[in-house]
Amino acid sequence: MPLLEVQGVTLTFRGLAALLNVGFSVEKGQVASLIGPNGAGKTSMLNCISGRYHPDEGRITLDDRDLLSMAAHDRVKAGLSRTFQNIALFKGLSVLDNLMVGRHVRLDYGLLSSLFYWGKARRKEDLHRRRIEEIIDFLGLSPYRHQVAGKLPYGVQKRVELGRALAGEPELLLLDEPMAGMNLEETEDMARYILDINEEWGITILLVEHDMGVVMDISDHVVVLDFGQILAAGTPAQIQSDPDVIAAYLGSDNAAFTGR
Ligand SMILES: Nc1ncnc2c1ncn2[C@@H]1O[C@H](COP(=O)(O)OP(=O)(O)OP(=O)(O)O)[C@@H](O)[C@H]1O
Repeated sequence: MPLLEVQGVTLTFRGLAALLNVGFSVEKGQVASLIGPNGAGKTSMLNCISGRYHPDEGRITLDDRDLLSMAAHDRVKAGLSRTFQNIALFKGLSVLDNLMVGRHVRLDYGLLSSLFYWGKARRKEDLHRRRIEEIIDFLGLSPYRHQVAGKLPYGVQKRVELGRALAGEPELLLLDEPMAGMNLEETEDMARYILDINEEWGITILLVEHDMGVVMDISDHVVVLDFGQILAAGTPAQIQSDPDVIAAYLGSDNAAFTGR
């Protein structure tokens, strides 16, 4: 059974279809990528999954649970985290506080229960802090932990955002253009982090990314959108040799499909 299943999703803006009868799935444990030309509907698809947009039609399930009937914050509790194309951090808060905010969705005890079950609440708090420390170590954020997030270099902010998403302990992590605006070294670091998150932390990943080298290198499964519709889906090798994809997405520029 797939972890994420998207079936027949249609999303229109003032009568124009941004997504038309889109269906695809992501298996548990995969790194999957959603690619396509500008305006193909990739971010709209992520927005439908995370709850920012509500499709006119279709069904989206996470581990067989119906996401479309849940509010966005309940989807986070159900195991979904995401990052954004334009970094979404609390710019005036420290790195540590940004990660704690990401963790907050897991603080599932209220004030009353904290009073009555202080020991239990404190044990949970310890657990949360340990998890945050693991994320800080893993992403090399120790030197920045008390610094204000908005003043950090761009590549570090991207890592903090990734940390905030990880702090929610997702089953499925949605990444919207994680490499955008990065230089080669930062891109390679980010690709490594994504693979480690997948392999060591066991988190399934769906990313939207324009850097074809990275996509073909790190993905188990690639889904291609074009004009709001699915053009192809398969392994990187299948996608790289798909004539429809080459024609529609890349034109004659086949070089862009070559991995690093
Ligand atoms: N909030 C909105 N209101 C109106 N139209 C929208 C909205 N969001 C997206 N669209 C339209 O939906 C279509 C798909 O946009 P989307 O941003 O999902 O594409 P994309 O594949 O992510 O593009 P890019 O690679 O440039 O980020 C576009 O025609 C866009 O103008």
